[in-house]
Amino acid sequence: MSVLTEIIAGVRIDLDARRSILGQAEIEAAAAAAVPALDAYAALGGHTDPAQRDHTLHVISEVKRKSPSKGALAEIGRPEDLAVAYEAGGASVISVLTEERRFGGSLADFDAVRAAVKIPLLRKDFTVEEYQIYEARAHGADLVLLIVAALDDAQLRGFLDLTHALGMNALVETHTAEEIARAVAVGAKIIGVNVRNLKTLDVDRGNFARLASGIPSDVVIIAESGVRGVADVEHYAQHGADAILVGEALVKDNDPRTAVKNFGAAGTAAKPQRAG
Ligand SMILES: O=P(O)(O)OC[C@@H](O)[C@@H](O)c1c[nH]c2ccccc12
Repeated sequence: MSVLTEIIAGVRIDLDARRSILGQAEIEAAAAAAVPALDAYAALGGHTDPAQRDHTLHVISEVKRKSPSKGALAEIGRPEDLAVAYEAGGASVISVLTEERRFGGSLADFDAVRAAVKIPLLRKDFTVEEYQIYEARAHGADLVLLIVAALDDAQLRGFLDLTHALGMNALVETHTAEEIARAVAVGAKIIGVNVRNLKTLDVDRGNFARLASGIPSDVVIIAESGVRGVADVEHYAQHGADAILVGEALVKDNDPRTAVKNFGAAGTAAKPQRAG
């Protein structure tokens, strides 16, 4: 069984437990009652007219306690404090892992961050049922994660449509050219290229440059994983990233505010600027 399959098995068990407490009708009502979602596509520099795109390399900063590949990453006593530092450093979006078993995340972490910052939030989890999308919205999420490798085309399309119907955006995560084609075909507006293969956990940073060139220009392109420092940020920016998604390097830094600021500045300086 691949790592992804194992993770999803646990996610389904935990999801069923939450649903037995708060049923489908209740979660839909809670989603409808939530404060409207922020426009994460715009916050990441997206624009339907590519000529209007900004020249910034946006940073999505992640609250990540542990991972299947690295184990424990950092003691995050107060996720809200980390999030406030990210926001102060200029993060465009904050990602909060809510998967519990392998990443040590929770919806409680998400709620603490939501209460502390004003910028758009990504509820980072393994979405396999509509319930989780309503749940994300009910907790004030602006973005959800849809991992193409975990979904068939009908699910991908249905989940993306529901996400949009609830006023949110989806970060549609890919790892191969075929997955990018599937993401584009269903109308994804924010596509992430994860350089970590979720089936094997291998990281191949060169994969980003190879794949990003095939993504249409009205789509926001996110380079996910593997940022160790400024050189990796510059590499992704030079090869077409509009944003980077960074976890480990930020949670391990003693000064996450400055780290976000430095990554954003270095990436923006390295990003190819349009003529004129
Ligand atoms: O810690 P890193 O290497 O900076 O990676 C962050 C992020 O890309 C990674 O956490 C991630 C990418 N896709 C995911 C899907 C599920 C859980 C986690 C992830």
